[in-house]
Amino acid sequence: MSPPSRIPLMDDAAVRRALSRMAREIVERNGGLEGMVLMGIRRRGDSLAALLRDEIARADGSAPPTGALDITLYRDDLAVVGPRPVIGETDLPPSGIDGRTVVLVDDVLYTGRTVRAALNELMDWGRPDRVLLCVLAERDGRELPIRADVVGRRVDVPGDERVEVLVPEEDGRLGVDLVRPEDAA
Ligand SMILES: O=P(O)(O)OC[C@H]1O[C@H](OP(=O)(O)OP(=O)(O)O)[C@H](O)[C@@H]1O
Ligand SMILES: O=c1cc[nH]c(=O)[nH]1
Repeated sequence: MSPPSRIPLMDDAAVRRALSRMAREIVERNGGLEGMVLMGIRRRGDSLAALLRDEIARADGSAPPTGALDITLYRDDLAVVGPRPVIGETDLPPSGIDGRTVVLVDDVLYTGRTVRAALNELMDWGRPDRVLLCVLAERDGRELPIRADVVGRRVDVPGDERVEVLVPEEDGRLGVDLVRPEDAA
């Protein structure tokens, strides 16, 4: 049996180019920075939210408030995750989210279940005026009526393959790989 194969889809430079375009699109959709809050979904969405914040600050002169959501307790498969799920922290920016445009940031959009969980958690924290969904990689396979507003790259992959976004904090580098399951032959 051969090990899973890993095919690079985006390197560091390609991800940074995509993030730069996404940052411009986010600001455009919000009509500027007013009232904008970035919330990244742990793990990896928070790292991407920080990179988007830096990119917006570089291009527009100030950084939007940025926070991180840990959605573990809102997962619909919590019962099967195991008896001791690792629960991280949710950090809201001091501005809170009431009346804001929350830009929800994640690495991959697949079934939409993570985003559903994040939306439920967000609504428990406050009442945003609007939520925009921003993902670096979007693939088919939605199981819920959820769509992304800002997308870095669309990837068409078979159901048994995984799109893996890599970030320096978790993986030591920035990139997007396609991971094929091990070959049973
Ligand atoms: O649209 P979905 O089907 O929910 O898939 C997308 C999610 O899958 C991955 O998270 P994962 O649950 O693997 O956990 P992680 O964030 O800790 O890597 C990824 O980080 C997305 O958040
Ligand atoms: O391809 C996928 C599907 C779900 N989550 C990921 O990170 N990648």
